[in-house]
Amino acid sequence: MTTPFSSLDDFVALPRLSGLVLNREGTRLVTSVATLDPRKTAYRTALWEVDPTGEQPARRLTRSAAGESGAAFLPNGDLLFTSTRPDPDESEGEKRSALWRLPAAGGEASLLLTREGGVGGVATAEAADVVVVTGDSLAGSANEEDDAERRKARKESGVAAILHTGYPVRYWDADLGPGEPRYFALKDAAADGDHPLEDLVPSARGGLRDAHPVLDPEGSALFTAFTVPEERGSQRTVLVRVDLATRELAVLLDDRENDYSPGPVSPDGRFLAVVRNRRTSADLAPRTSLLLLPLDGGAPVPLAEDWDRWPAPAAWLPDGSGLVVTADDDGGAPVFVIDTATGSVRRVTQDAAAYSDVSVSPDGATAYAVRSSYLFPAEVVRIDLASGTTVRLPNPAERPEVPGTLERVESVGEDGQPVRSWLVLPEGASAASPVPALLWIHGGPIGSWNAWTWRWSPWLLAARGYAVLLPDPALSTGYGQHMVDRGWGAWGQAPYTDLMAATDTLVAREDIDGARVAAMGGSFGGYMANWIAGHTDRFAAIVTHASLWALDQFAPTTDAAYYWQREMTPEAMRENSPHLHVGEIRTPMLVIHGDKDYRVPIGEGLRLWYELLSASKLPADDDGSTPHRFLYFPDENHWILKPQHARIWYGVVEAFLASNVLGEERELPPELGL
Ligand SMILES: CSCC[C@H](NC=O)C(=O)N[C@@H](C)C(=O)N[C@@H](CO)C(=O)O
Repeated sequence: MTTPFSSLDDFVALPRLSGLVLNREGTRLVTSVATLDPRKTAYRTALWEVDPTGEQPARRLTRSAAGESGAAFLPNGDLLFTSTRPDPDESEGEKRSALWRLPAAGGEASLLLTREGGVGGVATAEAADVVVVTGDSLAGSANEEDDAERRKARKESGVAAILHTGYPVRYWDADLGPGEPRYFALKDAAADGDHPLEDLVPSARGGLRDAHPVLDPEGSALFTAFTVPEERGSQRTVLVRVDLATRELAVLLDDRENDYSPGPVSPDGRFLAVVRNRRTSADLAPRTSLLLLPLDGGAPVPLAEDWDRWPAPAAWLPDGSGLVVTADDDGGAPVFVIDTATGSVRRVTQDAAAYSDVSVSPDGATAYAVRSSYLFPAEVVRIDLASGTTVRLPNPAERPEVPGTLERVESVGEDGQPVRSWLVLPEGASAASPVPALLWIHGGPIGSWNAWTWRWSPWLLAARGYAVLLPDPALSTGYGQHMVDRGWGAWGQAPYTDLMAATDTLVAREDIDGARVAAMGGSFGGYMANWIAGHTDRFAAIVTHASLWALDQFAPTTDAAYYWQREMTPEAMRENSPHLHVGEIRTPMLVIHGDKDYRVPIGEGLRLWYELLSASKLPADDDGSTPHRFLYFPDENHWILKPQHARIWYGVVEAFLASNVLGEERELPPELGL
């Protein structure tokens, strides 16, 4: 069967949907869809409207070479979005992200706000014409004019240097400073004319990095996480309220045992749902829980404290009786409703899919969400909140047909712990015709293989005849707290033995050829692939992407050193570091790393590569030849984002697997120039 997964060109061209917003009346849904640009070297995002009734086909709302994102409705139904599209009133000008408004009554989108530091995102109030935009300002800027002048001077001087006094200095793939995120109030967004900005937290100093403002329904206050520096390069995240009239900033929750971030405000404005993340240490694994914070000054009250899951709050029921949340659960991430009076939890959606971007209709009967699973990519659905019945709405794109089947597999860890996996089986796998297989290890490590990803698509490998096992070992979510505790600070133990138990179950199957199995992982999954390389010879090949190699080197050089230093003592780092076992490696490895990866810095990949060639059981020969390979991306980061590089990634992985697992030679992508 030919599917889009048979061809890498067809695969990268599949449309990718994300995000969903609902207007106040519950009559309009807007999502964004990324598609290839004409040169096929970038994705371009457009906004699409999806009919909540399911009667009309989805229709495209925006169209520009620059693309659009960050949709938010105003109470009057106008749609705000961000775009770097050109200002129609200016013939020239720099490409920077600006705020646009598409009127509910129809007509062209108009430019609402442009600023030197760009517009990052936009938040709107439910019932008032109040808008808060996020954007970058230089740390020393006193106001917007000053910021524009300083930026110009910096640009003209050609100086890119950044002087730091604190930590962190990098984040994912971005150099931090001298710009810092700010929140600006924008008055009368629904009206024409100028929209002067008011800097709401002028003294933010990097505290708003990676935070998202949440507005109360009346637009009188915003709530946000605020990062506070601590001694020794550490930090904590406190919960703050900013009064939009007075700009007064009040710290609502702050202690050294937890980080806090805001969920939605109750419809009557009396309570804020709060996510509390327990601060970790070598002995204490992370734990996520919910609080209801009375906004009249009362003490926070735990919500659903006994529920052994990590909820992500999405929306309130309109009468305030329930909080709609999603939570990783048993290989999916269903929608649940928590009764706010009793804390009792009711599961709403019943399928094995992962839900996000949930919003609730004004009558409280229906929810809308984005859903995906390993069978289908993200799509917009309507959920009946009483029955859980879920209907796929007419979406911007059809589901792509997948070349095989998906099964759930259970194995048993060394201590009797059940370990769940998804197994993707290619067409034709049978006892008479057993297929080669791949063990895929997820990153995090706190996470679960429960949603579609474009980065790691098992169907591309299924289309080439491989089965792909997607296990959730110790440290995975969806089982409850004990599964995270089981692997905390001891990555080489239960996470490893759980993966081996899952592999045992895999190779015991009659439809799997146990002699032709490889292991692959990215990030923490790459760490695990490296650990596997030094501890077993059972795999025919190993692919390790953006992987942690030497923990004593990784922990202080990653962009969030404080996080990893909390989990691992120096002894734990020694006990669990793959690089100390390089001398045991006798499996061909494909190392993949992007130079702009600040989460797992390139030093990990460079050191792994040199140590494989110099110190593994398969070192480079005296003519320099080696069974190992290093696929290096000079201009990619922790992810491989450019479509042409995703094609190279899969193409090289496939050729390496074919050579080492199947004993067949494949042509490498010609663009490699070899
Ligand atoms: C603030 S640092 C830790 C964040 C996160 N860990 C969560 O458990 C993380 O970034 N881990 C990376 C090393 C990693 O494994 N990333 C995964 C998942 O994001 C990946 O696939 O890239």
